[in-house]
Amino acid sequence: MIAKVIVDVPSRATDRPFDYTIPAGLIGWVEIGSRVGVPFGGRVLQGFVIGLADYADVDVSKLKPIAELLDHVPPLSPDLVELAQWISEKYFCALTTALQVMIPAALKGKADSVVTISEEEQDYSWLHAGEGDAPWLAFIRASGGPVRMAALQERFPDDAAAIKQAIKLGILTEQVSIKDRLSVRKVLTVYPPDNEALAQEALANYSARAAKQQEVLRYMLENREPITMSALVETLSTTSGTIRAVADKGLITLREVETQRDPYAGRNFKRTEPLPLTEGQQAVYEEIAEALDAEASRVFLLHGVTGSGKTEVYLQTIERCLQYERQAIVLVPEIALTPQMVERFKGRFGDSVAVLHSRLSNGERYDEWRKIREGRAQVAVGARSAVFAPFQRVGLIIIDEEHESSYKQEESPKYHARDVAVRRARQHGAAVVLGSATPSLESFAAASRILSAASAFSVSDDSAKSSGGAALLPMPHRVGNRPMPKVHLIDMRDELKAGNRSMFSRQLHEALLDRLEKGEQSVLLLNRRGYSTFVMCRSCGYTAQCPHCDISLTFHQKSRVMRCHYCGHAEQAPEKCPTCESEHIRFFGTGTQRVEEELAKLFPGIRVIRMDVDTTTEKGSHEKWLTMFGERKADVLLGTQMVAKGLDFPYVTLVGVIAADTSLHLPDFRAAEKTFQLLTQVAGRAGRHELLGEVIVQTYNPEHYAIVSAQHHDYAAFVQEELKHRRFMSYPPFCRLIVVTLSDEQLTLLITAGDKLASTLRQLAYESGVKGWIDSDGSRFIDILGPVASPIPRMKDRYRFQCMIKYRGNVGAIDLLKQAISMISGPQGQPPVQISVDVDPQVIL
Ligand SMILES: Nc1ncnc2c1ncn2[C@@H]1O[C@H](COP(=O)(O)OP(=O)(O)OP(=O)(O)O)[C@@H](O)[C@H]1O
Ligand SMILES: [Zn+2]
Ligand SMILES: [Zn+2]
Repeated sequence: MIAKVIVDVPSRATDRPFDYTIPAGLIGWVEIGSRVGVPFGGRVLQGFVIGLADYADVDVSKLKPIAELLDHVPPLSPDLVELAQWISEKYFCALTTALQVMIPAALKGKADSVVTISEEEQDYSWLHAGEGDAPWLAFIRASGGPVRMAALQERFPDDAAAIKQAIKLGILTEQVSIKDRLSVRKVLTVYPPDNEALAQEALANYSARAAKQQEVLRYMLENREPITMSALVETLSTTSGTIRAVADKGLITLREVETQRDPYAGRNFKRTEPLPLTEGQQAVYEEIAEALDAEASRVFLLHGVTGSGKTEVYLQTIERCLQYERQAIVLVPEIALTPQMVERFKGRFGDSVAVLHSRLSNGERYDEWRKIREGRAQVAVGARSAVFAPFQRVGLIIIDEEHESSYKQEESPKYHARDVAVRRARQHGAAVVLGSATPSLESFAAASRILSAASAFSVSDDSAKSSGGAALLPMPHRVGNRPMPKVHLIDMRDELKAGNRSMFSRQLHEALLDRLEKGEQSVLLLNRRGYSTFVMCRSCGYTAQCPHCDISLTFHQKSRVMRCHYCGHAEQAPEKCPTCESEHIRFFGTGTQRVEEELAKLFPGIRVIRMDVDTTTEKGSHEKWLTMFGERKADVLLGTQMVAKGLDFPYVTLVGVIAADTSLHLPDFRAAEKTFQLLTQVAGRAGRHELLGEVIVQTYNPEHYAIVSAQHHDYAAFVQEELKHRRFMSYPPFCRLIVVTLSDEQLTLLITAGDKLASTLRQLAYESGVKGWIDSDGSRFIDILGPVASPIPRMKDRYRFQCMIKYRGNVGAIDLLKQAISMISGPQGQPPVQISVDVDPQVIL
């Protein structure tokens, strides 16, 4: 038996399966998806088995055997392995990178080996020039057991040759192991007395001085249940010492017990019953149910206005899916994955919900993952990577707020969860529901067939073949026909003319005052993307820059340290301007701090909760603030993007947007779309229940279509206008993009490589006959732009250039790029400079 193994070295040269024999003892254990340790170039590496074969392409006697099987149950199933292959091709990354992203970090043990002295008694002084043992050998002897190679390497860096020689000569025996960094969590648990009579007797005979111990024993006799040490300590307000003393007498038993870390343990979720659906919800539900009944892999775009009750539709379609004994995956943006959100799913499906998100510790994540794989969970709720939840039979994948750019992973593999979901659904015959009040233009165009099926963008591209594109399911009304909140635009230029220099317009000021008087709540949004704080001198304009990257340093209030969030460089914030010595060096905060100060000044006694990067770094803080606000312990919830998403509080009747335009002028072709989405989302937080809602948007661009259409809750008008711009500028959804970033420390090398890549690409495109608009309807074209300096022209001391490929239709752009890169690479496939590829980029840096 031969196993085809992908080793965990993400380089082009190793990005192919290598053959290994399966030792007799492992045959039958090694499967597709198994994680193994294999000898590779003198080391042992971790790898995944992606195929099994009876014969090898090469001489079997030359093959090495698999060294170790790392898990008895393969962490990946064959369908996930296939999905990884698809990802590596579509997103231009090494297959191992795609495989690794699918397993929890806790499983990523590092290959390591230990050595022992083969014959302890032997005299090995001949190994070196000196007397007795060589220092490294003495070290191994002294340790009296196996010594990690890594430790030897570290301690005796110059003796590598000698140590390796000793292994070759058989003086040292090497054993290879790849250990999981994670051990299952154990909890010290107290067990009730085995011998009751003895315990009763002891209880009666306890001396008065040991009253505390007596209390412990009495408790354990009365409650004949195991209890964790910490719980018992708390219940009896005693100490672990006291409990141990009782155990030492043999009256009760202490045992380490393996536990599942359930981050939501101990929290009671109120069970909810399905609500009778509104007419709008019912119609949508039936469409999706039909696909579930037929096990048809269909894609739906659920376009429901804020407050239209999308969540209830999700819940009831999940229920239907579970009836068929198939599982459901719900993706929500990381930022919206609040306990309130989780509660909605746990409340309906209880313990069969597993939650996966980045705030969990590695161990917690691993436990939730195991819960899914072992079939103890049927519903997975999580951020982006939950799309890889190891379910056997996926029936439904829901992507809430599908327009969110956080569904795209910014590091390799640079996959988009929406596209991966569509692909995975196709493998399983599952339905995909993309939900949003403000669908991305790509998804909307796909679903409403604005573009022909041949047009090239993600959703239609994949589903078109199997199901004829996505289906649009509109829910244009709020539950109970509650009106959409009225949105007022305030032209801040008029405020200035009227002599108001405050950041609050007169209207917003009045409205806030009114809510304070009525005891209603307000949400205030400060629209700032890249919500960083930076340091600037007011006298000379100096700004603190990272010495390694062309980017401003971010100021951290608490530690007064300035940090670069690309390379990690950190330095103390200066007291004086380093260029002009002026003391007028200022820290420009997220702005939320300034708003908070101003609120306190204008409305004495106002209770404000501020939510931004500074106040939500601590684990659980996000939740704490939202709970406080929900309990009406604050009048105003002030924050960045975080306050715009998914919140549902009945007493919020006012939403204020301090500056609507800050995201409008970013150098990003999606700037208008992002602004429209943000305004619509935040406006949707008002008046969702009995009380009517009002929204006040302050802007310097009251005529901009993104702002005007948000004012009128008019998605259609926005889309129409935006599509015009996209078509004119030739941007998605009218084409697809690939951004190729080249980087190097040497500028000249970089320029040469960039020019070479672009010209090679142009030549290849020309030869393949797709340069320019070649079809009469323009359905096929490719255009290569650049090289130009990247928006961040230097990062980590490396200069950066980019080429952009715009293409449409089936032009094999990825293949052309692959070919071009290999043509400019050296004989071993090494590129002249570092090249990174982003397919369907969301953020272009
Ligand atoms: N069928 C129903 N009957 C009564 N109330 C409902 C029904 N469906 C949903 N609701 C309620 O309507 C409110 C809005 O629903 P939900 O939060 O699901 O809206 P949404 O479409 O997800 O909005 P957003 O996009 O703003 O998050 C919630 O308070 C929810 O409990
Ligand atoms: Zn200065
Ligand atoms: Zn930096």
